[in-house]
Amino acid sequence: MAEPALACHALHCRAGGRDLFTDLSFQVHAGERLALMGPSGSGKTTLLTTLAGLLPPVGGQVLVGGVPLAENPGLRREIALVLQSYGLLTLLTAAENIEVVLRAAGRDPRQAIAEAAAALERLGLGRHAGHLIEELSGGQQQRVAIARAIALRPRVLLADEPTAEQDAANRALVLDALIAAADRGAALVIATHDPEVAERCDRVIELRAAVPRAQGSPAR
Ligand SMILES: Nc1ncnc2c1ncn2[C@@H]1O[C@H](COP(=O)(O)OP(=O)(O)OP(=O)(O)O)[C@@H](O)[C@H]1O
Repeated sequence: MAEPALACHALHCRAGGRDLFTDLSFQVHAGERLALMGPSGSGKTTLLTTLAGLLPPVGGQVLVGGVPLAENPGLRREIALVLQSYGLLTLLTAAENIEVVLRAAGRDPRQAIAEAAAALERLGLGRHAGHLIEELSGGQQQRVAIARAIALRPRVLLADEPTAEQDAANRALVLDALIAAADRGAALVIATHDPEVAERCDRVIELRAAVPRAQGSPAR
């Protein structure tokens, strides 16, 4: 069988001086959909950020296509991460936010414009393509960030609470778009509190509540 698109082995992550998990291992193959669940503070965002190579773990490793990410930072280009803070450029339009990352990823300008327009249309934002980010609602901004990640056609697609800001109709659009990306071959990992999202995934990993910090132990 082919190497998993994404894997972690014996991952140990700490935040705020506490161990969130000390020995976490799993694999996600191309086209697979994994939901990460667990109570608030159990470390879902920390895990996604670590899987994206943005936060070094205390121990263990993340592999992309069987290759360790820490030693091959160029592999980060194969991973798209949609955080709850979205990371959009507020003085650009919705379309421009997507076009600039597609250009940076090597698409030619006409292709970038066409793919950005198609991605926004798919997320119900066709009419808002020319609006500045600061003119959009929180839910619309979240969908721009999701459209941008999907348009990149990453090997690994990580999304943190992608339906949290959405009404029922847009929640369905977001989920359908993420699942379509997995159907095209992305390894999809979604952190969520939403049971409906988990139901549409192949597997669920449940993170437990973090172990409280021992009194007097130093914060990292
Ligand atoms: N930079 C940081 N400094 C200190 N503590 C942090 C930091 N980042 C995260 N934490 C702590 O780590 C724990 C895990 O946070 P994380 O955001 O990963 O949880 P989560 O499961 O995504 O939560 P939620 O469901 O509320 O988004 C929390 O207790 C949080 O306070």
